[in-house]
Amino acid sequence: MYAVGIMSGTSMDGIDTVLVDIHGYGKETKLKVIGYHEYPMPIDMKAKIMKACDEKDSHVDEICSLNFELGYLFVEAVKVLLHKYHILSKDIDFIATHGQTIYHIPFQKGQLLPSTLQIGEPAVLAYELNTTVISNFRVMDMAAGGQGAPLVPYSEFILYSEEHKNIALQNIGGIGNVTLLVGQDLDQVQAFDTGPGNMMINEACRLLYHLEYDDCGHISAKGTVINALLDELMHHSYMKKQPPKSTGREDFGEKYVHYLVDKYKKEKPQDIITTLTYFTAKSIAYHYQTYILPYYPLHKVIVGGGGSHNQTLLHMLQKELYDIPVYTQDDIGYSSDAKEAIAFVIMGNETLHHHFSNVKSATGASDYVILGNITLPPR
Ligand SMILES: Nc1ncnc2c1ncn2[C@@H]1O[C@H](COP(=O)(O)OP(=O)(O)OP(=O)(O)O)[C@@H](O)[C@H]1O
Ligand SMILES: CC(=O)N[C@H]1[C@@H]2OC[C@@H](O2)[C@@H](O)[C@@H]1O[C@H](C)C(=O)O
Repeated sequence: MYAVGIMSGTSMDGIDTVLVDIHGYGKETKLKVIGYHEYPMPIDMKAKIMKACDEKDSHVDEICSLNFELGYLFVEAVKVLLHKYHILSKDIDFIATHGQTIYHIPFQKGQLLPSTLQIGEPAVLAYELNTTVISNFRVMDMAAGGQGAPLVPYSEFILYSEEHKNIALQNIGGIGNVTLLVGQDLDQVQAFDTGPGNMMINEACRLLYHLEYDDCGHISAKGTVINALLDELMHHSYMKKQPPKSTGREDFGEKYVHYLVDKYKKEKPQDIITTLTYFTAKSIAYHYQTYILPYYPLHKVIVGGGGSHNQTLLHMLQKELYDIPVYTQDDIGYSSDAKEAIAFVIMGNETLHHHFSNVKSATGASDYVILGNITLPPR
C-alpha cells in the first residue's frame, strides 16, 4: 500500500512529506520509505499561522480561511512529493496528515477545557487528490482523558523497541520530547516533553542575527555560557513538573525569548545563543537524570528532528550524559527529518485497521483508542 504522511510542526519552517510502502499493522507493520520531501513554508503563510496562534492577535475569520489555505498548501506539498518520486495520486491508498497546531491546552486552564486544534482541511486534500485522508489524530486521545500528545511514541515502539534494551528517543523539533522504550513492553513506554527543542534558539537567532536558525550550531560553538541566564532558565517552572507532561510555544515561545533577550541585552549575542543551546541540552539531560535514570539504565539515546543537525547541541548533550552513547537517527540509518511524517502514516494505517495507536502511559489517556477522523475520497 502506498501512503503519504504530512507533518507541519511547531517550528513552521516546512511541511514534511513522506511517501512509504506499508503493509500489515501493529507489531507486524512492514514499512519502507520511498521518499521524503520538505516543502518550504511560504513566509506569508508562516506569518498567518503565527498570528492565528496568538491569543490577542488571532481572528476567527482568519482561522476559518487559514484552515482551507493550509489544506491547499498541503495538496501542493503532496503533489511535489509525488512528482519527485514519479508516483500518480491515483496510486496513493491514503494520506495521513497531522495538520498545523494552532492551539493546545493539555490541562484545564480556568474556564478552558483540555483541548487541541490542528488545522489544514482534510476534505480539501481528499477532494483534490481523490484519496482517503486520516487527520485530527489528537482529539480522540483527549476525549479519553489524555493530553493528546505526544503521539509519536506509538510509532517509535513499532519501529525501534528491542528486547531487554532501554532506549531513549529524543526528538528535537520546536519542542524537545523523549520516548523511553523499556524492552518491548508497550505499557511501560514513557514519553514527555523535555522543554524547548530549537524554539528558543531559533527565536533568539531571529532577534539577534535575522537568521531562522543557528546552522549546524556555528554561532553557539563560538560563545560562552552566561551563568545568570542559565540559572534563570533552569528554574523555569516546567522543569519541576512531574511527567507525563507537555509544553509548547505558550511556555518557551517568542514572548519568553523576547523578554530574556531584552533582559540580557548587555551580553554578547553569541553568548545568548550559546546559553540557550546549552539550556536546551541541559534541560534534556536534567529530565533523564531526574525522571528516567533513577529507575531505568539507558542503553542508548537516539536523537531525531531538525535539532540533530545542530552539532554544538549534540556535543553538549553527549557531555551532559557522560557514557550513555548518543546517536542521531541518520547514524542508525533512518531519516531524522522524516520521522514524524512517518509516525503519522503508521498511525493512519492503524486507524484504517480499526486499531488503537495512542500510548496510554505517554498521554495519560484512560484507554487505548483508535485515533483520527477518516475522510473518504469524494468520488
Ligand atoms: N542544519 C541545521 N542546523 C541547525 N539546526 C537545524 C538545521 N536544520 C534544522 N534545524 C533546526 O530544526 C528545526 C526544525 O526541526 P523539525 O522540523 O524537527 O521541527 P518541527 O517538526 O517543526 O517541530 P516539532 O517537532 O516541535 O513539531 C529548525 O527550525 C532548526 O531550528
Ligand atoms: C500539540 C502538538 O502539536 N504537539 C507537538 C509539539 O511538537 C513536539 C511536541 O510538541 C509533541 O508533543 C507534539 O508532536 C509530536 C509529533 C507528537 O505528538 O509526538
